[in-house]
This record gives sequence, C-alpha cells and structure tokens, in this order.
Amino acid sequence: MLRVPADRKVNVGILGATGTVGQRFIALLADHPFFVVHALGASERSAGKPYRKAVNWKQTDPIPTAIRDLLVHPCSPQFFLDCAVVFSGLDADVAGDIEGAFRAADLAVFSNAKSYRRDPHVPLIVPLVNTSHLSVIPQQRSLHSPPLEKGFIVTNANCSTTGAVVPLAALERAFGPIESCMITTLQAISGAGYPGVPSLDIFDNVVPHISGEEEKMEWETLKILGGIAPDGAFDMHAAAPLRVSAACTRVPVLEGHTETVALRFARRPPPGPQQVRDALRAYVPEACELGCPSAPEHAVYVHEEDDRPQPRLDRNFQRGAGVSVGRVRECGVLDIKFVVLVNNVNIGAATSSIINAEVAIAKGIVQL
Ligand SMILES: NC(=O)C1=CN([C@@H]2O[C@H](COP(=O)(O)OP(=O)(O)OC[C@H]3O[C@@H](n4cnc5c(N)ncnc54)[C@H](OP(=O)(O)O)[C@@H]3O)[C@@H](O)[C@H]2O)C=CC1
Ligand SMILES: N[C@@H](CC(=O)OP(=O)(O)O)C(=O)O
Repeated sequence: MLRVPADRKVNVGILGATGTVGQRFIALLADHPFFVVHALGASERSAGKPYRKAVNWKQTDPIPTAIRDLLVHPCSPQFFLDCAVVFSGLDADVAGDIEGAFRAADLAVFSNAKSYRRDPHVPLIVPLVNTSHLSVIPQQRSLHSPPLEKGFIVTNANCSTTGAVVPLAALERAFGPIESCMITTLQAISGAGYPGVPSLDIFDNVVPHISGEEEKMEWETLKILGGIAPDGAFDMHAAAPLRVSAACTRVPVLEGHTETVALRFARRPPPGPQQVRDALRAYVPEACELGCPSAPEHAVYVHEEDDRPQPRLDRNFQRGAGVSVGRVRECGVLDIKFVVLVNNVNIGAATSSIINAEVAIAKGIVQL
C-alpha cells in the first residue's frame, strides 16, 4: 500500500498552471490527501498576478479558495525549490528548456509535454501500464552533469496513446504479444488546449488531420509497451515486433477522445470476445495495487451496452481516471475490435502525472 504519513503534506508546483491541463491539475489536486499546491508558474503574461486574475478559468467547479490569490510566478526553478514534485502542463514550444532547467535544479518533474518523450533516458509512463519504467531514474540522474540527487523528468504520453495502451497492455498480459493494431481516433477539441480549434472549423465538421498525432501514437505505444534492456535502454517492444497504424481526427466533442481499435494477436488461435472482456476486467496495474489515491477502481471498465462508451456519458466516470471499453467483438480482418474512451484532460494528461508522482513516492523515487 502507498504509505505517506497521515500528517505529512507534500508541496507540489504546477507549471503552465493557467492552461487547460494546468487548470485540471488544480481542480484534481483540490482534495488530494497529501499533495498541496504550493507554487504556480506560467508565462510572463501571467507572472506577478494572483491566479484568479491570470487565468481564464474553464472548469466546472470554482477555483479552489486556497489557490485564488496565489501569485503566479515565471517558470523559473528559484520559485519552486520548496516543491518535492513539479507538475508541468507547459506548452510544448517552451517545455523542453524550462523542464530541463528544473531538472538541473534537482527538482522532480512530471510532464505532459512531448519534448522529452523520445529521450532515451526519460521514461514515458502511462500510470495504468508501465510504472516499472521508473527504474531508469537512477541512470537518468547519474548521467546528468553533475549527477542529480533528487531531480529527474518523467513524461506521460499523448492522450490518444494513453487511451489505447491501457487495454493493449491488459491484453498482452493475458494473451501474449499483439502483432498489429489499427486505431482510428475521434478526438475532442480540448485536446488542442484553449482556445484551440476555431469554432468555424469544427462545428458541423470532422477534421481528418491532427499534426504529428499519428506518428506519436505509433512510436509511443512501442516505448510504453516495451521492456527495458539490461543496459537500461528502452527496447521498443523488440522481442515481438508490434506494428501500429493510427488515423487521427478531430470531432466536435468538448472532452473525451473516442478510439476504435482493431488488433491481431501473435497467438493462434486468438482469444475470443468474451475472453478479451474478461481479461480487460481482470487487469489490475501496479498503481492500483499500490493503493495510489488517484488511481481508478477499474483501470479498464468494460461496457456491455451496444451504444457505450460515449464521451458525454462516460468521460467523468471514476473522475476520468480509467479507460472505458465497449463493443468488444470479432474483427473480420484482424482478430478483435473494440471502442475505447479516454478522458484526454484527466487520465490523458493531468491525472496521469498525478498518479505517476504517487507511484514514484510509493517507490521512494521522489524524496520527501
Ligand atoms: N489538452 C490536452 O488534452 C492535452 C495536452 N497535453 C500537453 O500538455 C501541455 C499543455 O497543454 P494545454 O494545457 O492544452 O495547453 P494550453 O495552451 O491550454 O496551456 C499552455 C500553458 O503554458 C503556459 N505557457 C505558454 N508559453 C509559456 C512560456 N513562454 N513560459 C511559461 N509558460 C508558458 C501558458 O501560460 P499563459 O496562460 O501565461 O500563456 C499556459 O499555462 C502541452 O504540452 C500539450 O501538448 C497532453 C495531453 C493532453
Ligand atoms: N494533440 C493532442 C493533445 C496533445 O497535446 O498531445 P501531445 O501532448 O502529444 O502533444 C490532442 O489534440 O488531442
């Protein structure tokens, strides 16, 4: 079980605190049992203002009282030195330099940005899948010059990748390697941040291109589902080659990415739909075993109804911390196909970072 002494509070900082993901961090952390939001950072446009004046707040609940008047700082490590954990919802254009500076200042950074996902020493962690990859942190620290005692960077995945890899991991655990996988996404507007896609582009429409998204889904899946070689390198699922093809579209939904997934197992004969449903339901990742407070009860919730999951109905189930799967059935071309729903701002972004940090605390990787 996750052990943080009941009277112990852990100071956290949030970079990009005014953005879509940053606001969700603040909303989700409002009633966290041990994380306390201690410092906020955003651009020079926001720095120096109380949070309530800097932010264009778009969450359903009001800004938590403790946060309203907190001063927004520039994203400079000196303002975050009292934080045991720094969450980043920074724009990817600036995240690389800023997060690198925070790590160099010996701070533990949990990032949503894509900047370090391909780094061979940075784990790309979906907390319901590959928390074992935290084992590379000592190596990451030792390679830094000078070596770090506390600092590191952990990233979470692209939101659509996150939705797909949770059921894929459950199925690989139950049935062995997946050989090929075809994914089509129907991604919500909030995935593009605020103000995001212009209304005249997205109302009454589907946009069949999201820049860089398909490539990210195709390679991130391999890093996440792959193992770690004895020399500490990510093996990209090398033992059993996995081919992933993604087609990404933007649809007029506010929150919650829907994905259709079809896959072929290496194992012949492949499992049938009922075996697949049972395996998805039985899947318990390490974050749940550890009792992480932000982890969902069901990593994968399997719907029986033919018309579920739906973004409007299912995106907030379990506070958006799990993944919903439905319509599990045979595929006439590959073996099995199903529909996935992932809350792109929660487990697709902020919740992932929060659970990753909870696991890192449980494993003693974040030093309190
Ligand atoms: N939205 C989603 O569903 C998902 C987003 N992500 C990733 O998470 C990150 C945040 O996304 P999102 O919240 O949507 O983006 P937003 O555009 O909504 O927010 C960006 C944040 O970055 C800050 N920022 C921008 N420029 C600078 C700068 N020069 N210095 C310091 N801070 C700066 C902004 O501050 P200010 O308000 O002061 O301008 C704001 O707080 C991105 O890297 C994105 O790719 C990942 C998965 C899902
Ligand atoms: N591009 C994703 C969100 C995102 O920002 O992804 P990434 O963190 O991989 O850049 C979406 O539109 O829904």
